[in-house]
Amino acid sequence: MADSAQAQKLVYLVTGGCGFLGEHVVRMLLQREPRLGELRVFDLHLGPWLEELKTGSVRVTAIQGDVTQAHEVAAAVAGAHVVIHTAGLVDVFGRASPKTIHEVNVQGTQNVIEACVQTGTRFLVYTSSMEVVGPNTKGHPFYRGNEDTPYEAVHRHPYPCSKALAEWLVLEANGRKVCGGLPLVTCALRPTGIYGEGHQIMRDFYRQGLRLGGRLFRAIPASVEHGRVYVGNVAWMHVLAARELERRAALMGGQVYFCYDGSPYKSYEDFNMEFLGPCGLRLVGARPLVPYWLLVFLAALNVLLQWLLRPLLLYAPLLNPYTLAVANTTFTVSTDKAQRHFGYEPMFSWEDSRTRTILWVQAMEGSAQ
Ligand SMILES: NC(=O)C1=CN([C@@H]2O[C@H](COP(=O)(O)OP(=O)(O)OC[C@H]3O[C@@H](n4cnc5c(N)ncnc54)[C@H](O)[C@@H]3O)[C@@H](O)[C@H]2O)C=CC1
Ligand SMILES: CC(C)[C@@H](O)CC[C@@H](C)[C@H]1CC[C@H]2[C@@H]3[C@H](O)CC4=CC(=O)CC[C@]4(C)[C@H]3CC[C@]12C
Repeated sequence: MADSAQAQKLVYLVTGGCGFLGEHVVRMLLQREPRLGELRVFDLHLGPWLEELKTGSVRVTAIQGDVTQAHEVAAAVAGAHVVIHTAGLVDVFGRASPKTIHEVNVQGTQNVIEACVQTGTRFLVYTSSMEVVGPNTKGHPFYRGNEDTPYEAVHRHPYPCSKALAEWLVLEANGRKVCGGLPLVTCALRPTGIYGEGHQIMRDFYRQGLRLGGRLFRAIPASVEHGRVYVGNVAWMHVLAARELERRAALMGGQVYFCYDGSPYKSYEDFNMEFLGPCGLRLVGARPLVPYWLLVFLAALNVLLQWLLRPLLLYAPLLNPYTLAVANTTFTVSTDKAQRHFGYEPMFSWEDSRTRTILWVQAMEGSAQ
């Protein structure tokens, strides 16, 4: 790639560029990547907001496509210097079949890798997930662990299984010769629970609270910590990793990095209340209001209802056996590997991340009235 910001303008491709994280990556690249000449945004569903980006000096190319279709991926990748692959089916609520989750997350990633090899694109940053590690099916806590912490990564759910396999494919591809004879350089970033403007699950919690008269009812003990990271910092880490991947190929190639920032360690529900509280919601109960066995029963009932109703409608509530187990298992990270390897420092402080997220919920509140 370029040896100076002015020497050569680069072509970036962001898959899933219209998603929650993808949109922030697209906007961060336009704001913070001086070498950018063309930005290709590849997604199954293109957002109307893309049009507003086409007025700047960088050429923004919207590509409606499906990562499960190898020829569509190859056409989008051809000529790109860097691929940031965020596209994925983020489903732990039973909306999509295990087959579809695998096709998108695994086969789709394989298609991206093969397209890089066939067309000569040398740098690939993959959006992996904390779920590649855990929580595992045994409910073992992962307490402020890092990329080297020993942990039995055992999964049964289609989503974590697909992310783990896709990550493995990306890391295995590091060093493969691409068209032109030079090596492919890959790395994988593992966000914990991402929050911020555009987070659909936060939106779901907020609307659930409005329906319940401004109240949410605690289901998870406050002592169960769950790692969270602000979407703007995750986007920044992607941009920085993509920029440094050439210069630090020997160090970064084939590596995984947890995404982290200064967001506090709290339970999933208490963390959400950092944003929903200032928007008028209240979390009822200093401890779970119902016994765990009743939550397990209700989660199982939701699975039965989802199965019975499927011919009529998609019933996909937040509570199911998987989400209950994950929420009830401590999983937090404490690491500086990204800082040590490519100089990452969070761009947004916790206070700034919190304010931005609150303002987003409040704007949504306006739309909810
Ligand atoms: N949301 C979170 O808390 C976390 C997300 N991640 C990962 O970050 C990435 C982005 O996740 P989110 O932004 O939360 O999800 P999202 O659902 O908002 O965005 C995913 C994007 O991928 C696109 N997409 C889905 N299937 C596609 C296909 N077949 N072809 C082309 N595009 C397709 C969707 O249209 C969407 O725009 C995913 O890979 C996910 O596994 C990792 C850790 C945490
Ligand atoms: C209903 C209650 C039990 C409630 O507390 C359930 C919360 C539950 C919906 C979330 C708790 C933990 C979340 C997951 C976690 O942040 C890790 C993730 C990583 C990803 O790559 C995708 C999203 C997710 C699986 C995330 C999904 C929502 C939770 C299970």
